[in-house]
Amino acid sequence: MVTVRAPATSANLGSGFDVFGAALDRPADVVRVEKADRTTIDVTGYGSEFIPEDPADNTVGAVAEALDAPAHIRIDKGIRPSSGLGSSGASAAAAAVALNELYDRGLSRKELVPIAGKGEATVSGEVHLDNVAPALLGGFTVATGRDVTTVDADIPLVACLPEIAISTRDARDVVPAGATMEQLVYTVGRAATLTTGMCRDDPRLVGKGMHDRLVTPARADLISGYDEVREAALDAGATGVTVSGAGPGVIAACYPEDRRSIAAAMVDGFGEVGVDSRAYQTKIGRGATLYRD
Ligand SMILES: Nc1ncnc2c1ncn2[C@@H]1O[C@H](COP(=O)(O)OP(=O)(O)O)[C@@H](O)[C@H]1O
Ligand SMILES: N[C@@H](CCOP(=O)(O)O)C(=O)O
Repeated sequence: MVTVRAPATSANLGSGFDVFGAALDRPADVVRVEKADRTTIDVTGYGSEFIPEDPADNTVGAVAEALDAPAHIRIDKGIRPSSGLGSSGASAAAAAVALNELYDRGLSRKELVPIAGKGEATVSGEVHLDNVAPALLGGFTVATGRDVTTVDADIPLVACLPEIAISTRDARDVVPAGATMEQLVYTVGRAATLTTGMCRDDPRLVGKGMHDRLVTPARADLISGYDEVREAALDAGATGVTVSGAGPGVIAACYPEDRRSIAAAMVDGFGEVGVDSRAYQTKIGRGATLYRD
């Protein structure tokens, strides 16, 4: 048996739609695999009641097929599905690492990115690598086509998850079909600022780079209390706030000493509109970790 822990991830980070992603040091999924004649899946843990065990409908099924690696796959969910923390991507990434090891396929982590991406596509309807790339490689990642660049950044974060479910597939339906030259220039400037901040471990630059006028406003409209939570986080010292992934999670960049107060402020912000939520005081972390049993 092979066991792999794969982290939650926060994709887009405002200015990097479908490109930027960051691995979080918590929460995480744990996947255990054993060789079998055909793939079967058992799901336990956070939100498991909403996750199909049919290999055709679970992200790990597509990964097992892509690696020609039938197995009994046990997924212990630490990341709530449809939360904007890359829950489906984490399972796909963990399964890719575990099955690659179990069947000795010898593929590198970067070679596993498009394979895990196939798993993601079964759920979101389109291939986007900005969850599976950081879940596999760790750190801050820039996924452009099949090429991925990583930065081992040390940036404190707070991820606040409201008790709202928004599927990535639905949230992709509200993405604008195009952009003006002004929006393009604004986005490129913020994306470059964020990337510079990641390279310098500078929460102020990262926060400045999280602004987005293209995709985030449409998704923020799906999140009851978003404006209140964003203002509360900024007032508590956050350097930047945006929608995590496709939402409804909200992610804030900050300095370490402000993390606790920002987490409390974000929960209170959702509370103002009658929405329960949970905040993770976290930071950019490492990628999937293999445990040989
Ligand atoms: N291993 C998995 N983990 C989580 N969700 C999964 C998995 N396999 C399939 N799914 C489906 O994907 C949905 C969540 O994916 P999505 O809406 O993209 O949000 P997220 O990627 O943030 O979890 C779940 O409702 C479930 O139906
Ligand atoms: N770029 C994707 C990222 C989805 O992230 P998730 O954590 O919500 O699965 C998108 O914005 O659709």
